[in-house]
Amino acid sequence: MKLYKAYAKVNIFLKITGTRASYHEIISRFMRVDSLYDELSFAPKQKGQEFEIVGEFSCDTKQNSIYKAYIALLEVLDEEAAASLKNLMSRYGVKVIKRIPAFAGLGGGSSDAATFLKMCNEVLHLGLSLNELSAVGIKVGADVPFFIYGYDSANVSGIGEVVEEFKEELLDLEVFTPDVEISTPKVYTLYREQFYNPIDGFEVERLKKTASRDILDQMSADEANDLFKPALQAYKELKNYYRHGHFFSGSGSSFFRVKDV
Ligand SMILES: C[C@](O)(CO)[C@H](O)COP(=O)(O)OP(=O)(O)OC[C@H]1O[C@@H](n2ccc(N)nc2=O)[C@H](O)[C@@H]1O
Ligand SMILES: Nc1ncnc2c1ncn2[C@@H]1O[C@H](COP(=O)(O)OP(=O)(O)OP(=O)(O)O)[C@@H](O)[C@H]1O
Repeated sequence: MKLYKAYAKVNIFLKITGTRASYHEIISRFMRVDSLYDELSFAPKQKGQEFEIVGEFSCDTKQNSIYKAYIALLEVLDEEAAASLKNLMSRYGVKVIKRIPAFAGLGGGSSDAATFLKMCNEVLHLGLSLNELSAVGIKVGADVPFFIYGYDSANVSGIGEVVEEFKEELLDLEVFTPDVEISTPKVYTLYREQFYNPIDGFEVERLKKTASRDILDQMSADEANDLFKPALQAYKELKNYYRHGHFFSGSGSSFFRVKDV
């Protein structure tokens, strides 16, 4: 059975530009991490459940982003396509070799969901465009659209649904994930309550044009990521893991830097 790679991402920078109901509007440079990915495949099932995920997960199937992607996909398909998807998932489970740590700011769950949507689109010849898959994906998680498009590097805005390719070399990144389980909503909520300071349109345009390597040369970890300070405040132990010259991904807990050559 064909293996599909679901890559991790880091946020080279992540700046808040405003709010949208309980969400935050962002401008962020997402970069794919070439060396870190889960592997997904369809595997024939013995019998049984309607939907089966085989892999090491700390959550129930119904909470899994892959299952949520399945439900979101069923909602947009016509009757015939929905029947063929249900038929596929009655015969095959989704096997996942999980390597991307969870609660880590690396988008692992979102990447699995995006990869699953693309697998279904391919195997069942659903004919959905990347824009259509992305519209399904955003219902599952804010990071899913980036993984649908599959760019090495992109400027991501809105709450995550606007993905514009940024042409640059993929950096060779070293990622370190401390043993701290971070809740993304908790960090965003603390940001809104105590650190809210959206950047203006000029700064957005400047950041969008700047190469990732230059961002990392010019900015400190807390300048590059608006969620770093609230994460440090909410999870005091995080500062024990921070090393000068490292950057913070998403809402954490992962740090990264460009590998020495
Ligand atoms: C931190 C990032 O990973 C950076 O890439 C994303 O902004 C968050 O992506 P995610 O974990 O896929 O987010 P979701 O699962 O959609 O949302 C989890 C929670 O994070 C908060 N959230 C998320 C995205 C966003 N732009 N603003 C938010 O305030 C909301 O409280 C939301 O209920
Ligand atoms: N496919 C999945 N892979 C990993 N965790 C998942 C998945 N689906 C749901 N979860 C649950 O989601 C939570 C963490 O999700 P995820 O692995 O996406 O981490 P994250 O670091 O929060 O991602 P992000 O970069 O979006 O902040 C955990 O509660 C985990 O049990």
